[in-house]
Amino acid sequence: MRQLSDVRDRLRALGAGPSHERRVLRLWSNALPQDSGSRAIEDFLPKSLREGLPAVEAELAGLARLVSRHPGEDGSERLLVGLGDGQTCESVLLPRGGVCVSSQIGCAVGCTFCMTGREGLVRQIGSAEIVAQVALARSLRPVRKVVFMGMGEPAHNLANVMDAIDLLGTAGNLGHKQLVFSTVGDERVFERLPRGPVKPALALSLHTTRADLREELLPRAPRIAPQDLVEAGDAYVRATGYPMQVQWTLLEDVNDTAEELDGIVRLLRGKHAVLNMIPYNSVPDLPYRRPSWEKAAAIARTLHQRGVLTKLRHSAGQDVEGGCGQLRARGRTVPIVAV
Ligand SMILES: C[S@@+](CC[C@H](N)C(=O)[O-])C[C@H]1O[C@@H](n2cnc3c(N)ncnc32)[C@H](O)[C@@H]1O
Ligand code: SF4
Repeated sequence: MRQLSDVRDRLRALGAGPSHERRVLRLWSNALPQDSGSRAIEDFLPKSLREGLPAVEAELAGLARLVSRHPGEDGSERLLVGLGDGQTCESVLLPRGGVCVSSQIGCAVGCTFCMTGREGLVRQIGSAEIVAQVALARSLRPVRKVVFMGMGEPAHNLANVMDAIDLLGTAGNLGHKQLVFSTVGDERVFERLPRGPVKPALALSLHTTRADLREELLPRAPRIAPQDLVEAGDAYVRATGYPMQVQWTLLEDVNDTAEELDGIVRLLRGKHAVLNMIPYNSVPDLPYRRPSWEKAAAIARTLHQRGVLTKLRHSAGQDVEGGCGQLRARGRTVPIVAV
């Protein structure tokens, strides 16, 4: 029962009509007990559904189980999550009510600075498994924002991610811009996002303005020129009205050069965009370095002065050795393929 369509089929087989289905999904995705609400459950549900619901609930609870919790000093908390088939993924409870969820086990893009990318793609995470990560987070803390910045590339699991987004944005008590789709950029994303009933905010993982360097850093990302990616993102932003977040993992002497800063100004000045600079979070055995906080802050200030709204951010839970995919890698028995 990894997909929301499986959950809906199960409920329909138990006699649930559309309103019962909506109610069950709403209560589950908000981590509320199925017998909560103003009316007693006996008044509301058909007998077959009432009797079958505990088994469905048990299956829903088994979609994403808490394996371990890793609190960070910054108020974030990394969760290692066990899925029904024994696979694990990571979710992160962020300070101020956000949760970062995973969309794939592993990732085929293979970014050279990312732990998840080293594993290749293991499997897609189902739409129900994505919502289950949010429900699990909500059983631990209130959640007001969901970002798809955990393991995996949402563009490579587009149908499942959009099904989950549609549910969370309708039944899950989340505004559209509180759902953040983070991607390396893909034509399918720019076609699909504007067509959905729920239009999430867009985070574009750009990392460089140089096409040649992008091919090196993101070896299996679609070959779309950085300028064209920004234009495509900007068209979506004009349709939604909320800003594009441009993600920039800051790698010392790689993408923090004067040439890159000029490129950023050329591409982003005047755009409805926020540049999120996130100093590289160290991954074992990789050659990259994180610039000092002072250097990163100076870069952010310079960009700001040159007309690019720039935010310098910590990646959540750095102190728990929890860069994306590292908790899973720690618990894995198979060796990590060396880059
Ligand atoms: C893990 S990815 C998942 C979403 C999507 N695949 C993407 O790349 O946008 C989310 C963000 O984490 C960043 N990231 C990956 N490895 C990192 C590292 N070692 N240090 C800091 N940020 C990292 C990526 O650059 C990306 O912006
Ligand atoms: S940064 Fe995103 S796209 Fe790149 S390997 Fe990691 S998860 Fe995949």
